[in-house]
Amino acid sequence: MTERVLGIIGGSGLYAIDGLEDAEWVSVDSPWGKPSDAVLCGVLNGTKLRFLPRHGRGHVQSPSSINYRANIDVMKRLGCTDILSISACGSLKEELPPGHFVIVDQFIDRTFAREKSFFGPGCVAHVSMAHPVSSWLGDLCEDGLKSLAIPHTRGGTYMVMEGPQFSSLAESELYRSWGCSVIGMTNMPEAKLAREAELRYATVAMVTDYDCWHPDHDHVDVEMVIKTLLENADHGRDLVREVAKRLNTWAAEPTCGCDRALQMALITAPEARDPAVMAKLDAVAGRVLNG
Ligand SMILES: CSC[C@H]1O[C@H](OP(=O)(O)O)[C@H](O)[C@@H]1O
Ligand SMILES: Nc1ncnc2[nH]cnc12
Repeated sequence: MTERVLGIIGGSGLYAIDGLEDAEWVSVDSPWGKPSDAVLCGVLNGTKLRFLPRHGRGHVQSPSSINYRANIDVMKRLGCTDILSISACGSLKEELPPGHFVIVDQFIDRTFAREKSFFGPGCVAHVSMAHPVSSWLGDLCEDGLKSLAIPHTRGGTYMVMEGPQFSSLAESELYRSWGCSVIGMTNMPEAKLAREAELRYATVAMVTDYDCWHPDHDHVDVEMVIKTLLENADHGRDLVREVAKRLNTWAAEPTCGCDRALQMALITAPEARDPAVMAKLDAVAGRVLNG
């Protein structure tokens, strides 16, 4: 078996991971621009781990200014095979209270001001997003959360809004009527880009608030989010340790196929591909372009 390397993209309130052996912050260049920060590299529970704070240390990037392409590109360059996103989110369901974790299995992408693909003029590709997360990586998260006795739900739709403002009441009610479970601002296009880069991706969304639809909580503010998030950050870090423990020892092999997502996706004829674009794709699509 090839060694699996765990990438963690930490959201609001999660800006570092402790307890890594040989820990070092590594700055990585990307042809897609500047990533959010350097990446904390080390070993945790026998697994190589790379941790990237999505908003940068000190929380300097807003959901719309994050360079999602550079973030995924550098994680791929650092050898990641699997990406676990740990994110703050609002709840759209009564039964998902603050403190609850949701292993997301679907997204609705309502973002509109972001670069969403590594591909485009000069090299066009269309990957499937029917099943946007790796069920295999989700299994590891579920087992880890069970072992930690953290209240959680397997499955749920994460509504991705552009932000940075929180939703209006009408929007919140609309997303509830669509059956969405949680709402956040960041996991798209991240999940799409991870798929294009042939990385397994899973989201564990940590509920921090009831958004604004709930009769007892008529608005959400950052103070409320951060307070709950800090209370739960230890749980997030505990989960990372449990997933790291399992990544290279889990009995079942992945069957999600995420690591071959580009196999049937490239449509531009080889002779029509732009060499400059191909060069930028060296990390994310090297397997299919050079292989
Ligand atoms: C600080 S509240 C809003 C902010 O928190 C979430 O970020 P992340 O997914 O990186 O944890 C949410 O998506 C918003 O960006
Ligand atoms: N209610 C909410 N809406 C969007 N993003 C969030 N992140 C945390 N809570 C949120």
